[in-house]
Amino acid sequence: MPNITKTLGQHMLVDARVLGKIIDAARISKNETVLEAGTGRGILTAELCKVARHVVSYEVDRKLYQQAQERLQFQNLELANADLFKTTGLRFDVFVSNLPYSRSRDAFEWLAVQKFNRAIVMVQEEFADKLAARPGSKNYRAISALAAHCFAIERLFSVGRQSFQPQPKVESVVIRIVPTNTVTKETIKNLNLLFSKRNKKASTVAAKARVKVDFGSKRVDQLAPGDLIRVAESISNVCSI
Ligand SMILES: C[S@@+](CC[C@H](N)C(=O)[O-])C[C@H]1O[C@@H](n2cnc3c(N)ncnc32)[C@H](O)[C@@H]1O
Repeated sequence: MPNITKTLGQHMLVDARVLGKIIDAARISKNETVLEAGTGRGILTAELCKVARHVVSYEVDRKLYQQAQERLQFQNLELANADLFKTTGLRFDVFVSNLPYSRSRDAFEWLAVQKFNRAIVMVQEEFADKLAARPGSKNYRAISALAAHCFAIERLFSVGRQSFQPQPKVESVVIRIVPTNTVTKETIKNLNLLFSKRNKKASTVAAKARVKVDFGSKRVDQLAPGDLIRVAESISNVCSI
């Protein structure tokens, strides 16, 4: 495949069986608007157009966007050439994406501030493990706490590297996301800042940000998602941590 940009996660889906499973899992109805991140060569976009009322698909790569404009002829399709995760003000019911893996965290932080009904997303297996990580475990990150607070996540099925062209070095998994809470960008920023002190005593880190809480001897990375979000929401001056 010509002109593949690895930093943009351009591993295109070429497996019709996996494509069918994603479309089935999304259960899109004719009155729903679907937002797709990463049009790529349009394999998923075309199928989405057949089942949805309206499809909006973002592609950051100008060449892929132009090719998609020529190839994809659907009345209900709107293509955009922009970085989706820097875009605001979109309205959609369902988010579907074979995510560019280098932007997975951005994608989840972006989804955490959106209003939508559900998402079907392909992510790298290691990233799915981080999303599901529990407090105190090695994999527990700011994104784990954010995901636990904002989404109910269900692992649907695994996808082998042979389902892509070119093949990635990692295995993938398709997950279903149902939003449970939204947060502000400020809270996400504060949460990331708290986690930059993951090995420090949580009460001390919070006190430095003028948030008075008592978590005993627990470290930041031992706090439950709800506690972390509560502290992150209470911080007004991030520079003080
Ligand atoms: C893993 S590929 C998936 C392409 C196609 N949907 C498929 O399933 O084969 C990810 C696509 O996302 C695009 N992309 C990367 N970052 C993006 C961003 N911030 N906004 C929109 N598209 C992006 C890449 O250029 C690439 O085409």
